[in-house]
Amino acid sequence: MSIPPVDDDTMVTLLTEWLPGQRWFAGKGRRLSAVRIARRVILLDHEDVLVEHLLVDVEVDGRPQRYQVPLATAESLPDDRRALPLTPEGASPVVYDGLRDPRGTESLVTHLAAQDHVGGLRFRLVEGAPAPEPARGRLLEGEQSNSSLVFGDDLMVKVFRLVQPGLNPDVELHAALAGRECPAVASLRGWVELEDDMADGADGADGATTLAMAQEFLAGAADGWAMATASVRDLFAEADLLADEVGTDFADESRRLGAAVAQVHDDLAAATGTTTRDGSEIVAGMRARLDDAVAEVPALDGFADAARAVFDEVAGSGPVPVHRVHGDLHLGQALRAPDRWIIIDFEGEPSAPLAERRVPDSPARDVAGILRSLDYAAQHTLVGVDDRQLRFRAREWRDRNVDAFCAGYAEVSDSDPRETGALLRAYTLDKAVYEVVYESRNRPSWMGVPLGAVERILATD
Ligand SMILES: Nc1ncnc2c1ncn2[C@@H]1O[C@H](COP(=O)(O)OP(=O)(O)O)[C@@H](O)[C@H]1O
Ligand SMILES: O=P(O)(O)O[C@H]1O[C@H](CO)[C@@H](O[C@H]2O[C@H](CO)[C@@H](O)[C@H](O)[C@H]2O)[C@H](O)[C@H]1O
Repeated sequence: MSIPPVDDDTMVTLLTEWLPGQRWFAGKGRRLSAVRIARRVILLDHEDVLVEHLLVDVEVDGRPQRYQVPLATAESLPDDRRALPLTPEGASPVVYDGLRDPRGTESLVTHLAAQDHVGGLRFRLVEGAPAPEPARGRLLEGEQSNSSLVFGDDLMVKVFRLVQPGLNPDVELHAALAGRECPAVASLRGWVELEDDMADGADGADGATTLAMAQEFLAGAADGWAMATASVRDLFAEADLLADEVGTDFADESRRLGAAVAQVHDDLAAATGTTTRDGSEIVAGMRARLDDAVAEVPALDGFADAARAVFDEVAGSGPVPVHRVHGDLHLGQALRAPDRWIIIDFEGEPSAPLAERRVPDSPARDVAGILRSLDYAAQHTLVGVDDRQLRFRAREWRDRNVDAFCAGYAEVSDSDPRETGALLRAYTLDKAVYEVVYESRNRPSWMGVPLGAVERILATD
């Protein structure tokens, strides 16, 4: 071994300082304690760099979390100026983010191509998937809960940061959709898992815990949020034009996106099976979320009774058809590749327990997610702007695109979201309530967007 590993105690001290500053750290602003290295395995022992794979257990406000942290140790930092060192300036050796080291990233695809077993880590390729060529990975920048690396032109490896025991729904559902040859997702190439470490077997395939997912990378794809907001900006810039007269009118894309989401739903239903859940069981979660939200955000107080009445309507409506769905769909989770829309990130809400994320739900949850996102795209630039004409135009853009999305959905599915009345209304309200809390914590100046939606949904009686 050329570079000796830093001892566990020192590493824990370094991690305690470093973890809270990482973009993917899910406990921002909260108290981190009880940092402990749960596993530590050497991925690459090169003459001038040691790449290790660590699973690190922590407590955030007393609640346990486990993070996946590949780290590199070397005499000096690599060229990447964002190497994110854990060690202080001038230290030797230096410890830094292993996903910023070219040899570290290359070791991931080398192990994948060979389907290696390394100290309990199993690298697996989907049957028939091309073995990746050795290559250095490029980290995607931007707001993400995980860390995604792109290799060459068409491979992406997403390293899950917050790790829960069992099979991750992203891999599970991409695999299920691959079995249906669903065109509206990127194809799954492989995954990395930890052999029966901490799963009880109930959740994951043979008790393994998913650590990473390899999938087709669609170079040049634009995300739906960027496209939709560009369209709204253009509309606002053309005072004399209607939404359908602006060059970047988004309605055709909304229609295609609706068709893609319906395709994903049909394939998920066929691949994972359909069942029913009683309306009262479905709204139990919505009611609980509302109670928590009202306790946290006083602005919701005046809406609580009317919101409960919307949920009551679904509670009394009997069985609701359900199947596995995306669970956290918004325009940022839809990518427009040159020839089609694809839906990404089937992980569900990362902070929810895996078992909860894998419960079958109504496809109305995903439809509501996109409808809310179209409203956001139209309204978010008008926060604090007192311009009646722009507000009118924003609503016009939203309604036109909501209609187009639903029409596209109905072209593929045998149900039209516009005909699902009380159920879609409850899911949309539930999402808007969730967003009020999300914005109050993360972007308080945007809170008016979902709050306005809550008011509007409740006013349509
Ligand atoms: N298959 C893909 N092809 C091209 N880009 C992708 C693909 N999947 C994800 N991306 C890009 O990577 C970003 C992060 O992916 P995502 O799955 O949402 O990760 P996270 O779980 O970290 O939020 C997306 O916003 C998108 O820009
Ligand atoms: O991190 P995730 O992608 O799982 O989702 C969280 O962050 C989203 C913001 O990035 C947030 O989405 C809300 O804002 C979007 C615009 O930035 C908008 O398109 C969505 O409709 C709206 O819900 C999401 O709620 C949150 O869970």
